[in-house]
Amino acid sequence: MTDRNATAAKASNEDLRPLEGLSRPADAQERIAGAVRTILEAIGENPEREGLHDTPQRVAKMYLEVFEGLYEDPRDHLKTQFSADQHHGAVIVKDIHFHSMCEHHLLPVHGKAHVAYLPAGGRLTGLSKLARVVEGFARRPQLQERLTDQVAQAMEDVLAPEAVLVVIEAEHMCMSMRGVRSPGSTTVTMIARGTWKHDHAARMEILSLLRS
Ligand SMILES: Nc1nc2c(ncn2[C@@H]2O[C@H](COP(=O)(O)OP(=O)(O)OP(=O)(O)O)[C@@H](O)[C@H]2O)c(=O)[nH]1
Ligand SMILES: [Zn+2]
Repeated sequence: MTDRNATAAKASNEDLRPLEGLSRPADAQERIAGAVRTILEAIGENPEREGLHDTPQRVAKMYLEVFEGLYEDPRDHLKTQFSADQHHGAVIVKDIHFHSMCEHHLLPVHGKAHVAYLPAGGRLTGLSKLARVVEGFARRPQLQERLTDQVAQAMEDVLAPEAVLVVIEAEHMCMSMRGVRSPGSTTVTMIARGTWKHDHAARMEILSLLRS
């Protein structure tokens, strides 16, 4: 294995880390603010000038807000459950708008998630909880593929549905405003678990409902 492959394998093992959150360092805000001050100095700016004076603290608060999903276990939201024995069909919540941060460049990723599941034993969760799960995992340094997997895994772990499908469409600012500078391109990721993984017809039916 080359060094580069070894690094890639290590990174992908880390990607399998548990879904539960981390604990937030007590001095997080001060440390981020200090780092932002260093960046401003490094680009030749004067962090003491009037317009930048409060920027390190503002940016620190902003980072703690956009990464607040690191400090929760989004699966907890799915513990709100109801039973509806008479409902045997799919439940689909589409167009869940989210913002995330790409872990390679720490630039925003924004888009829509669609979450569908086939309840097992009439076990349902609250509709808003699906959006809360997306939000919880999105508010971390992320890869779109991992975000997609984590939402599906959370559904399987807590709700144990017969099937689950997660589709995410997003625009990555790291592709729009820098690097390849390709604004408007959208990345679509999809994961199907349970019976929809192999039942092509059922999966196509759900996907066509997502498009309608
Ligand atoms: N698969 C995947 N790639 C992502 C995601 N977010 C950003 N990337 C990509 O991560 C890659 C990092 O590539 P590198 O060559 O290490 O970094 P870079 O020189 O900044 O790459 P460029 O963006 O091509 O300029 C880029 O191709 C990004 O488009 C994501 O959610 N999933
Ligand atoms: Zn990126």
